Amino acid sequence: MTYGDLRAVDGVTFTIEPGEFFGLLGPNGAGKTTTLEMVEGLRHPTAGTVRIGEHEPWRREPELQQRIGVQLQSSSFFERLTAREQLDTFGALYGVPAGRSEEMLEQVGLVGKAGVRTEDLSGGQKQRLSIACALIHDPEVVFLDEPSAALDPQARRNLWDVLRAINDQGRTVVLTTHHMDEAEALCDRVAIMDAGRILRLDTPAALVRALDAPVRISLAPGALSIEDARAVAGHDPVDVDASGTTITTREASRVLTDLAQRDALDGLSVKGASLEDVFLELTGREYRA
Ligand SMILES: Nc1ncnc2c1ncn2[C@@H]1O[C@H](COP(=O)(O)OP(=O)(O)OP(=O)(O)O)[C@@H](O)[C@H]1O
Repeated sequence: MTYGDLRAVDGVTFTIEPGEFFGLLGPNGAGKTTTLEMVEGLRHPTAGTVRIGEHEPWRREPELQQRIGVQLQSSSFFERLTAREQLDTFGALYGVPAGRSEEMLEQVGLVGKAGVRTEDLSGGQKQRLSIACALIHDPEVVFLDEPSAALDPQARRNLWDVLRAINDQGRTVVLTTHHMDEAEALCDRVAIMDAGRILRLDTPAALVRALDAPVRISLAPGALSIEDARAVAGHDPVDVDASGTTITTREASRVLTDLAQRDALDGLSVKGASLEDVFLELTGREYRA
């Protein structure tokens, strides 16, 4: 997909299985939204093809529109309507049976806000309402572009439960996110994009394993003398500061056994690499324009 001279999405190929929870990750400007919009049928690719089942989404055939749900940006709600009225209005567009709005309010935890105008909902409540609107016609495939952007930690966890429930109902969920913990917690597979290309596509666990990163074994301050820590660590780096002693190693079982023999497991924590480490390794740490 090109915008003028810019190849925003360049030679991207992937397949999403029915029922899968799939994540598109990448730094700002990687091409996630453009990819999603092509898949949703909102943009016509300048080259290449997109298919959902038998359909080419850019044709916007009514039959496909009934089967896919696209989360709206909260700014695209109808003005001055309550949460329930928004759902009723979207429902009417799709010809869904009455009563469906109540079901959706229940599913996203907004029953208590049914009569509140959307402009008076909090950011998290608006996000959940926009997801409810995307689900009003019971679609098989749901597309969500950064659904947890600007949510506080509680609202984010709350949203995760909603998204898990949607996927558990057998729906395919495709989302973009900047939160690696979110992708790790929710997604069956993720594609990591940068500069319009897919750099890796796999399960979060496989991506983390492939990084082959050392683990960080930390102990409470005073649990081990610095001499003992160096003896245990051997050639591995040891870091001592006010929060305790950390040994960074690829031989976790040897180090842990040695620590146990020295009765030095106070305040032990063992931290492996995460999807965030994979992401930073692949896309670099510098800010992008
Ligand atoms: N309508 C447009 N016209 C011209 N260029 C665009 C347009 N939309 C996006 N771009 C450019 O295409 C590239 C990819 O943008 P896109 O929005 O797909 O990235 P993204 O991965 O979703 O980014 P973010 O994480 O910031 O939302 C960027 O360089 C962007 O500036």
